[in-house]
Amino acid sequence: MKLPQTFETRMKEMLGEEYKDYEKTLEEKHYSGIRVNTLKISPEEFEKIAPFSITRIPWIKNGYYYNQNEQPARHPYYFAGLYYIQEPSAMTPASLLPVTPGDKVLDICAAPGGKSTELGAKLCGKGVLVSNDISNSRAKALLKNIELFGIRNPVIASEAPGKLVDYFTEYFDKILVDAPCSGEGMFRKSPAIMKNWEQYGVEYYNKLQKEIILQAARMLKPGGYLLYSTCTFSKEENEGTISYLLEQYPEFQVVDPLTDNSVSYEGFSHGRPEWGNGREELKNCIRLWPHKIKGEGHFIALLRKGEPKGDSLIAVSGNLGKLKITKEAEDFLSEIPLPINEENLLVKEDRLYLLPSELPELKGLRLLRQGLLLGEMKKGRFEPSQALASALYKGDYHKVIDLPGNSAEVIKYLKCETIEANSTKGDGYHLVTADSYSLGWGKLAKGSLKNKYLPGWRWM
Ligand SMILES: C[S@@+](CC[C@H](N)C(=O)[O-])C[C@H]1O[C@@H](n2cnc3c(N)ncnc32)[C@H](O)[C@@H]1O
Repeated sequence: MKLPQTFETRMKEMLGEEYKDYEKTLEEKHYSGIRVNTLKISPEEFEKIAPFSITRIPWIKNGYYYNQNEQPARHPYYFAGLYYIQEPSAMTPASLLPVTPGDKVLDICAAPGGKSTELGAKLCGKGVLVSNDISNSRAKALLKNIELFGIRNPVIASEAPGKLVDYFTEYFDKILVDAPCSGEGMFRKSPAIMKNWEQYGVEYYNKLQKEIILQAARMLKPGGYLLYSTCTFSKEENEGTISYLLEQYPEFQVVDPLTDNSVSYEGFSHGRPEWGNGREELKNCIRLWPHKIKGEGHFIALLRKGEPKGDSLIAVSGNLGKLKITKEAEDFLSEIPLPINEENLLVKEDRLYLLPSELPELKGLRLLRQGLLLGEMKKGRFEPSQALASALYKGDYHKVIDLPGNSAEVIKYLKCETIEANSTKGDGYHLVTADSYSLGWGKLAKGSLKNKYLPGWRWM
């Protein structure tokens, strides 16, 4: 592979003797992975039903390599949100941010959702996940992935981080900054990135990273954790950005993510203090080099913000307005095992949302989604949403039409075709599942199931 000359020279300087090992990897195949959605299935269960052969990624509890001849995006389990297709090293940042159920979490550069989906899974529906991306088109892909994963407590925004600060100052317990970067770690997987590298270079991204990380720092509660990651090697974008944050906000400290998460992996390398401002704590950063692990290049730094100096004030959403919920919606939702009560319901233009609790007022932000879209109330009727179907896990709903995962019928359903079906529960809305994992809705009438699968998500 022909590398840009200045990149090659710098890598030789950084890696010394090891450069030849790195260079060899450029001629090898990259690795492909899937990450299991623990909201819907445990890794152990998935191993039993995996429709193609998989092997464990040693440092990711729910991550697996798959053979590149396989097509994991063309299986009903993918449509049931049982896994996310993700490059193995890219699974590391979300796995090392110590998120626990109930946290308020921000993923500030989130699209298309590779890390947000894992952060949402770690929250188990408790707390709030704000997933943001400045690019509106990319945020649409993010919305789809969050909904397909069945995440019940999301807010999806498309804003400049500076604007978010006005709403969320010292609000979050955990923040992920998966920063835009020059992508040097991905040259093997996507050689086209080299053109972008030559056009923009390290400086362009480093300036952006410094802006974003400072804004993220302002939104973190004292005592909270911020994880910064890139898929590049340059010193400036990695130890350099972290040094800059430490100089601007001395209350931050780089901590060892491996101790905090009780995971370790021999292929991980330490950060290099001399590549930043020399502070010893930069050793706690992690570098993933493709010649040391079966994955692409990455950098990770976990930081803790200094202890609280008193309780921070949180503006809680005020009056949601008088809710006008139709009887049909009420009846439908009474059978759904979600913590639905009037305080966390929002009605907007006939659409009904379930809000995460303790959200501040978000008026004025560009939001793609505020909470879980439950459905639409149309002329007194209630149409449950695709997102609600995805957010119902195995056994959550009793009116089900279950199709075998390997049947022609399930593909017909995913192609939005009408199928024939029967139910002991009478006519009306049924959740269509593949081997018990939810796919979407269908409306049963006289043995025929009117397809309510979201057309934009259909099998092509
Ligand atoms: C490395 S990608 C994120 C990948 C994502 N975390 C995932 O795992 O799927 C960086 C993202 O940052 C977004 N971005 C670029 N500039 C930004 C900014 N100033 N604020 C927020 N996001 C930004 C890009 O649109 C891009 O989606």
